[in-house]
Amino acid sequence: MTRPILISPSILSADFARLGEEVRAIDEAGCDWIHIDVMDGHFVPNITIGPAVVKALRPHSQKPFDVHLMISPVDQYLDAFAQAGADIITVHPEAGPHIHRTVQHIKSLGVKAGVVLNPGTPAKMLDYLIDDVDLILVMSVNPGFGGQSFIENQLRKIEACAKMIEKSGRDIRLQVDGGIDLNTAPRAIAAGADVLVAGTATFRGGPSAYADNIRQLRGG
Ligand SMILES: O=C(CO)[C@H](O)[C@H](O)COP(=O)(O)O
Ligand SMILES: [Fe+2]
Repeated sequence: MTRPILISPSILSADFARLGEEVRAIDEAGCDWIHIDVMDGHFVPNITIGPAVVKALRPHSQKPFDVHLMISPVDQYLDAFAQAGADIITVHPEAGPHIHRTVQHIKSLGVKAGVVLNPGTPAKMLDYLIDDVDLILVMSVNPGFGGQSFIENQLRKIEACAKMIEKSGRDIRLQVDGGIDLNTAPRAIAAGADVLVAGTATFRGGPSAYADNIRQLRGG
């Protein structure tokens, strides 16, 4: 199935002192979703933002908020992120004891559910989750920081996930996150990714460059 390529800029690379304006700027620049990286200094070695900030950003865009949770334990925060305005909540299987239950919990909140595969986590992890997820995220860097280099062997995992999605016959988005730029984006797309997360490559050059950056990442 050929789908339009969606761009989900990671606001991790935005100017945190002007986050509302930055969200409006990428919205006006033509992004499709807004990727919000939530880090706790425990599951990953960095600390970013919580539900209060997601809620404060919500009036700045009507585009889907794609919330990537890198926190552990994760289950106790799902309701707060849904109430704050998340449209998609994506979780790591390593962030709680029962990933199947976590996915069901997200869906019960009326939010789309995503599962993330770290670079060392095999696609096989999805065998018994694929019937329930709306999104699969392949991490092409180890989670925790923006600006890292794309890990090449994750292309193979994107291909494997694309095959699993096709076989499932379900409407599941395949997202890639980490080190996406004008060199890696076309290769991730060729492997089967249809949602590109890009922090550094979206925000480089400042607001006047965002529209061109997004258009070029999309391949146009
Ligand atoms: O989840 C993430 C890191 O854990 C970020 O979304 C990701 O790293 C995006 O940043 P960049 O495009 O600069 O690599
Ligand atoms: Fe992310």
